[in-house]
Amino acid sequence: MELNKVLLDEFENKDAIIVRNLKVWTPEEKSIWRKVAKPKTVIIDNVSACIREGEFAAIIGPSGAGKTTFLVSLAGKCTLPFEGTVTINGRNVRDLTGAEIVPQFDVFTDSLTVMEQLVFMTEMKLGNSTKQPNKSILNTVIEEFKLSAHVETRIGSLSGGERRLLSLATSFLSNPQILICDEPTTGLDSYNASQVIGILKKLSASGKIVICSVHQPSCDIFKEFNSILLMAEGNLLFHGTQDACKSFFESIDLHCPLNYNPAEFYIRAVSNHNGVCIKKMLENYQDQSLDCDETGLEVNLIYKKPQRNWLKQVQLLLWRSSLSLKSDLKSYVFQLLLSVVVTASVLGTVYSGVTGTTQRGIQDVRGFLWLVTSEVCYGLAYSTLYVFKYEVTLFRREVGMYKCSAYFVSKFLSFIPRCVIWPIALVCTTTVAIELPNHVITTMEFIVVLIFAAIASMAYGLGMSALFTSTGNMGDVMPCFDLPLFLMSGAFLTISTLPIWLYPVKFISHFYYAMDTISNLYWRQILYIDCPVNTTTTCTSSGEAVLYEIGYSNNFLLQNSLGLLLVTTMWGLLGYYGMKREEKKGYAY
Ligand SMILES: Nc1ncnc2c1ncn2[C@@H]1O[C@H](COP(=O)(O)OP(=O)(O)OP(=O)(O)O)[C@@H](O)[C@H]1O
Repeated sequence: MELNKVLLDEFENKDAIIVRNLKVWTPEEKSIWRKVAKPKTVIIDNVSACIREGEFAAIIGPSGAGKTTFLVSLAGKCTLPFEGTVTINGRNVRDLTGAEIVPQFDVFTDSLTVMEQLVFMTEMKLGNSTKQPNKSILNTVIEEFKLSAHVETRIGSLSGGERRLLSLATSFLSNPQILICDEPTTGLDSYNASQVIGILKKLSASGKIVICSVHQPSCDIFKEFNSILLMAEGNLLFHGTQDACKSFFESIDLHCPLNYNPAEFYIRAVSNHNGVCIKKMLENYQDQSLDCDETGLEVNLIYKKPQRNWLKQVQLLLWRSSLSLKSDLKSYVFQLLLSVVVTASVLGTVYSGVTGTTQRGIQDVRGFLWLVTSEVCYGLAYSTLYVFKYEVTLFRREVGMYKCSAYFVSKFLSFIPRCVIWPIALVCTTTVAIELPNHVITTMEFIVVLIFAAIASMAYGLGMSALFTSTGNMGDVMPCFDLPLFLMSGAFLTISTLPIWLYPVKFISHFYYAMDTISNLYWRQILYIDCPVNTTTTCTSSGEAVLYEIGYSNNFLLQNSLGLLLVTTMWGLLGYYGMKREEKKGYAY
């Protein structure tokens, strides 16, 4: 089945992407460390062009010519300051879904299979993937992009060429009228490169505008393009057919030698700051955007498609997270078993037979409770710490596809199973060794408390991960935050002696709330503690006295439930703010 017959072709008329006086620059950088601000640098300098339907355009030019910046501007995804306009049939490209970009570097969730990736994208971009015509589009894209043999292959195991095809297929699902590819053949062998170019050429022949930047294209690849845009130093020096380009160079006395790669010849001619050549070309450049009449064109455009509803977004993102978790399940189970066995063996050996009914046992039980609590809190916080660092590029590539809040909530929910499994496994195995009053009930109470503490710790880890994603130093920052927070647990400090100015730290410490609850649950059941006769030191005679000495609260259930809720919400909101900040930075290319 032909791709263009199945896809909803809403662009039957001759379309054009028109660039008028486009200027892009880097912002002036001011800093308190620098006396003189770093000046702005112009990357694209007043470029105008008109690229029409059916053009299979190659953007060539030396490194740093501004090709990538030009491409992302064409797709309406440039995050740098700019002037000028990029329009499709008179409408700003930023308001449309008409142009899709395939960046130079592919970013996927590598543990997904090709099919899972395409189903996820179909669901997000088009809607229910099991319903017609979405199912047809999905199947046709798989067929046209030659992915049928790899549908069950994990993305991480695909070859470079197959990854490129998957990238193109993913972008093509929404049926863009304009497909913009940044160096689609870089890093591919000649077979894969010509396969990718062949598919792109076919799309262009079916009425799409296909624009690719190409880095050192071979003669065979270069001759496939029917239109060339030559760039250097942020300027567009030429736009036209292969023959016109040859004639143009000959008109300024530059003749491409026989059997020489023309692309290489053109790039060399304008490289190395060849000011004379660039100047001559700029003088002769004809601004075709002036002839590109958009008023006669029928406006038949796709405005930004509405996103799937929020709950559906959460569900789909959760599904994607669960798929990658499923593929790592074996290593996760192994890790869990190892941690449980090691922790339970160590704690079981050290605390075997410990009871809080003796003076010596008081310190031991306090130590045991602290270790179990900290294992859960640290385990969860650090397991979520790098989540966003690994996913931030993917997240920024998908900006606009779903809400930031849906993404954050789905990440939060995807960790809930760990917050349940880890406390159950740890508490059930470690408490076997020590003597607990009402053993089964107390164990279950500990589990419930530690599940909530684990959720708060996970929120803390996610918050840190999101807040320090861009600096990448969350691993250095977190221990600095950990120190005051775990000091509030009461394991190392008598909380009742805490100066008042440290109270705010106590009230945002999940360690405190967890230890306060778990200690209350244990010590309130210890009604009598042995006091040795003839002792000269003061003797703690009951569990209540232990709680009093440390400074734990009386109204512990209400206070600590609300406290853990507060801490979870606070870190959750901070994490959401961190990801929102990343979202505002815009598309990552
Ligand atoms: N976000 C940015 N901040 C600062 N400078 C930038 C930014 N993006 C691009 N530049 C600079 O703009 C110039 C053009 O970059 P661009 O990536 O568009 O060139 P290119 O022609 O695609 O290069 P290449 O062929 O090497 O990929 C480069 O000098 C680059 O350092």
